[in-house]
Amino acid sequence: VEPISLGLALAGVLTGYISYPRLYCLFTECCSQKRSLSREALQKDLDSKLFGQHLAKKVILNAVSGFISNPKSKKPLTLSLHGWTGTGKNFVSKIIAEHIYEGGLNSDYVHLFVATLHFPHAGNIVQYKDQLQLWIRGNVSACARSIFIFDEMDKMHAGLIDAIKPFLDYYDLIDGVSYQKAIFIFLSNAGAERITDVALDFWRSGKQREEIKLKDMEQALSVSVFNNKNSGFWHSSLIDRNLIDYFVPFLPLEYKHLKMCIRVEMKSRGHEVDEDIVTKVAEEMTFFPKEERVFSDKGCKTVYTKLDYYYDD
Ligand SMILES: Nc1ncnc2c1ncn2[C@@H]1O[C@H](COP(=O)(O)OP(=O)(O)OP(=O)(O)O)[C@@H](O)[C@H]1O
Repeated sequence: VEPISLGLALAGVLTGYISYPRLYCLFTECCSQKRSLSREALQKDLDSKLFGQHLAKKVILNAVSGFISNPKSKKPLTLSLHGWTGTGKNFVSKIIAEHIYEGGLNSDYVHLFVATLHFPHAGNIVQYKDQLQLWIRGNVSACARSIFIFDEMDKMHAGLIDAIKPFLDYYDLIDGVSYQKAIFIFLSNAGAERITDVALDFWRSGKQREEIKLKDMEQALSVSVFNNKNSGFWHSSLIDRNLIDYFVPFLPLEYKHLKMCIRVEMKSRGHEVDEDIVTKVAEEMTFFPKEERVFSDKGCKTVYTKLDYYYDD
């Protein structure tokens, strides 16, 4: 084949390749890969995998699927997930990421910041602010549907998070970049006491936890997080200016939820569910308050290591 025809053929293939993004995306990860997130699939996943969190399930399902299917979002989606340790905040973030990008948390378009790892020194806050703004601007320029997850918000220096305020606001463009398709998820333990108080009141009055309504939590949560010096949001303009779309409460987990987590883990390790072991592992966990022993101290977090004791592999 003569070089000119070969060149033309190659150019044809390449332009064809580029003008067929779907074909291209078969071979490599693409920004906004799953253009139409399936609400049904997300619901199914949340229903089958996330235990004891009826409020979080509902809010997240509606917020995420509504946002993704809205072509005219006026601001990025901002979710603030709050609750006791080991109750599923990171777990849900992973599920959300997986429903938007096949690679989930490993996707190039999903960015996880951990306060103690990425912003450890209070003295460097000015530098962190600049870096954070540059990082977010760069990534959103490359892919509008970028996801940013901030873990350990309660350990983040108060004030740092205000650096991203302009990106979360109702602007069409900032320096030529639109942030309206991005998703910001903040995770923290701040407000967990407040959530626990409400859950405990319901338990003590003999009501089902599923009867707890979002309105029983949301307002109290945003105020307590705003006023909590250790929340990372302390007097933050994000709350002040109503830039957080949803405060999502994660309820403390009970004995029966721990058992559900243990069964899942057994199955994922390829074992038959052995109810004796499930009970033994669940009973090794510690519960609070001391007298009533209703909620797991560590949620589902350490059940997996406890399970290792019963299996050699
Ligand atoms: N509500 C839940 N339903 C099912 N599994 C759960 C739930 N909560 C926690 N788990 C399991 O426990 C593991 C640890 O939970 P996760 O990391 O999501 O907790 P967290 O709320 O983010 O805790 P922390 O505040 O300490 O970061 C998860 O990977 C998941 O396997």
